[in-house]
Amino acid sequence: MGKRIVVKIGSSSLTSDEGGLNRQHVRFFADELASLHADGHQVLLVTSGAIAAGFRRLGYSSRPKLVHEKQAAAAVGQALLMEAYQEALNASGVIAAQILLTRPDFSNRSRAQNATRTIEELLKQQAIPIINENDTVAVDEIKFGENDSLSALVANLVKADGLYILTDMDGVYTGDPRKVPDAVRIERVEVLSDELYRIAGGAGSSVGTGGMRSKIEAARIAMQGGVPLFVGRVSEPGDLLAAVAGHGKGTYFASSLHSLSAKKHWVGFLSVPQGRIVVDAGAEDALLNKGRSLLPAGIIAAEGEFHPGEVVEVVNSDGRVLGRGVTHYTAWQITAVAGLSSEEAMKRVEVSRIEVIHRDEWVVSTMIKEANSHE
Ligand SMILES: Nc1ncnc2c1ncn2[C@@H]1O[C@H](COP(=O)(O)OP(=O)(O)O)[C@@H](O)[C@H]1O
Ligand SMILES: N[C@@H](CCC(=O)OP(=O)(O)O)C(=O)O
Repeated sequence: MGKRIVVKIGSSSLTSDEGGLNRQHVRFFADELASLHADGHQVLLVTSGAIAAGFRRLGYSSRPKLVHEKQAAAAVGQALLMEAYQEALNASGVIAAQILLTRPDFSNRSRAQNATRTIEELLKQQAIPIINENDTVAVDEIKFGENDSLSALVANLVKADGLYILTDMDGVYTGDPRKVPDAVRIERVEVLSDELYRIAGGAGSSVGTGGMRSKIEAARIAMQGGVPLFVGRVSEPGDLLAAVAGHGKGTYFASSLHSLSAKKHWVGFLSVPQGRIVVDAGAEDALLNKGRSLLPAGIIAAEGEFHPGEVVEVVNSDGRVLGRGVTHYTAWQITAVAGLSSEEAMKRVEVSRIEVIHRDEWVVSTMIKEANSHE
């Protein structure tokens, strides 16, 4: 049975010693992707390399350091990068499609849905979506900086069966092999430990940006989303097929057994809360210990302006954040019904459902903190 596979190729795998795009490497990876495709898998590629492909053409003598210079180089290089992939994939009769994304495209539900629809159609038509960060609009705080977490978000978005992060190292080692000569490869990771974050260092090459640290961060996102991943090297023909078959040169990460539904994943990790709901001790217990939905009776107050479908934080009367969820009420509707029985509340406001926050759209803060504690 064909699988849905997201492959991420980093700058370090695509650049020549001088820092420019190595077209021979692009051809090699394109052949590897085409053979996965020919084997009946649905393939998506997240690729870096735009800056590498463009900086020289724009007149810089070395890879630029400043953000606006990198953005300009990427604007030139993205077209060259796509051209290189298209030419290489054409040889195998595979169509390549360009998709440029930034983080808000994942946190905004309608944009995420549009991206998903486009990708689904491309896969149906047997094309390979080739994805990169939209470097022109991504600035500091919204910039991925590296494509590792982008690839994990993509893998979650399309509910991939596996994410394959290809780099210049054949897996995660017990220390950066460039600095720790006796480091050994970790074959399999079931749970992300603090130890793993400690041993994963920054980029080893001058062109890579995230290093192993950002790959561990990507692992966190993918594992939470229920997607298993592989971090390793593909350097010989057939290596990618071998990696997908489970015997690649790299480290395999299991997906979390307690992965969240797509909706809860969005609520917990991608959404931006628009306001707060203050609840009493009874509601706190119902939400944290009993797996219940939030009803008007347990609400003390609403803070901020928000609308149905938006995400809000829920706090207790001491201000402690309990979690976040999708509200079905506006802030003023909550103010109107706070503390009332559901029956009474229904008489006063017109809402699509009785629950202010449904338990299927609620994530407790310990879950979010646990996952974000390494940021
Ligand atoms: N524990 C580790 N195991 C393996 N590689 C590590 C580790 N810590 C840091 N690294 C470095 O991470 C680099 C890969 O990351 P990076 O250069 O950002 O690649 P890419 O461009 O493929 O994303 C490796 O070349 C290596 O030097
Ligand atoms: N999006 C940019 C930079 C991305 C980048 O360097 O990422 P990575 O190779 O994953 O560390 C590019 O295409 O050059």
